[in-house]
Amino acid sequence: MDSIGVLMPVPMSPYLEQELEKRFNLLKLWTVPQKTQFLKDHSGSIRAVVGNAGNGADAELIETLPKLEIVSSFSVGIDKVDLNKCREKGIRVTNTPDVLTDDVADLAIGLALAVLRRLCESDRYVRSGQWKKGDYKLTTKFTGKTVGILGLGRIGKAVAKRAEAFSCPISYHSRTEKPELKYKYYPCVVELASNCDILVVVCALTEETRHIINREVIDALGPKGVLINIGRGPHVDEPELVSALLEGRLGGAGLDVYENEPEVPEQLFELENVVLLPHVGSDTVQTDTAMADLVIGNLEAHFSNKPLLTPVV
Ligand SMILES: O=CC(=O)O
Repeated sequence: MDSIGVLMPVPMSPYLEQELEKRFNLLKLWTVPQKTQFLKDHSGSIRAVVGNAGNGADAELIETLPKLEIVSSFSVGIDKVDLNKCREKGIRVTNTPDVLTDDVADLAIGLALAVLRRLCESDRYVRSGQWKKGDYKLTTKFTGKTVGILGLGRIGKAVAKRAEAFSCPISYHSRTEKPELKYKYYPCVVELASNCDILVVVCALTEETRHIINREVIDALGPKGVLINIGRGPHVDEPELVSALLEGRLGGAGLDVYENEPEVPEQLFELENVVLLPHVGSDTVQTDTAMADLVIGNLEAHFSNKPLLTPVV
């Protein structure tokens, strides 16, 4: 398979790069200065693109690559891949579900604990020597808080399971009710937000879910409510979130994702009720390896005419 051109637009996992290089002709787009010319020069050999959560394959890239057969994404979310264009051109698409579920769900709980118990702020309190001048203030209990989950797919269910271990009543909103689950379903996001203490956003980003967290939802969550976003930045109307936090209309936020990554609204930097992570939901050594193996497994299956391991298209 070493003559097959595999295009990687941005750096991701060193292990993935190394394993792809063993098997394919890996073309690292970020290392070349003249990208457009490079793509033209290699358009006859590039048969696969390996994208990720930030850089997938948009219509323009797909049109540039006439021999493209498969986009194997090093991510579970495939909102950066033009799925319609892929369908139209018969290009297969794969992602990395399941292997990252635990890490992302763990992080959602970590963020909720970090916001309510002020873990980052109290860490700073110790490091800056302030403890010597007096004890840190009281924080807010997590156990027993009502957790609302927006999107009860694989990761949403894993968040629910973990939150249940903290005796948290669980409610959710998703496209359809899942009557087999014992959690309370709300057909409308505003209603879910009005009836929970912590709202966890974990649905896929689509045209329907873009800015699903708007001013009305934020106000429904209210000054004691906490928003946790481990989905995608564009799920949230970010300027509305920032003003709600600045004005005290929202109790706190734990964010792993933002509208224009890696840009993060600087007004949030001063707020102690906000915990900011750099989109690291699945970034553990173990999951990085498992995701990379899945990307490679999908490519090998495709180029050996075997069924794809995790097909999306
Ligand atoms: O954001 C990460 C992913 O989609 O895997």
